[in-house]
Amino acid sequence: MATFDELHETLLARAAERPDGSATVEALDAGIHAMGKKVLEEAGEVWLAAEHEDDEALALEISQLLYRLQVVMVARGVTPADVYRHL
Ligand SMILES: N=c1c2ncn([C@@H]3O[C@H](COP(=O)(O)OP(=O)(O)OP(=O)(O)O)[C@@H](O)[C@H]3O)c2ncn1[C@@H]1O[C@H](COP(=O)(O)O)[C@@H](O)[C@H]1O
Repeated sequence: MATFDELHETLLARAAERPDGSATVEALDAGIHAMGKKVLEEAGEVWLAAEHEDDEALALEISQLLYRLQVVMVARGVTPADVYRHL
């Protein structure tokens, strides 16, 4: 379990340390185009879960979308504070 800010710190560390087996390292290495496709894929799964699945399944899909958004943030150097300023 992690907050949005804690996850961001973890992903920054993965990007810096590049440990073997990291999903984040793999996603970053795949490039921004592939990251964008993952965002769209997970957004679609959130939509479908919201229409057809229970709250737990929906929460899981939302967590995966938040993760994919954070990968894009790390790739582009956008911080949570940069995002919060617009909320
Ligand atoms: N929150 C996540 C997270 N959410 C999703 N994913 C990745 O995304 C995959 C699932 O998304 P995909 O839809 O692409 O894969 P899939 O096989 O189609 O799976 P489903 O959608 O069918 O479930 C997972 O197998 C992970 O590789 C995540 N990978 C990592 N994290 C967290 O990120 C942190 C760093 O992780 P590592 O970089 O792997 O060390 C840790 O705190 C992790 O808990």
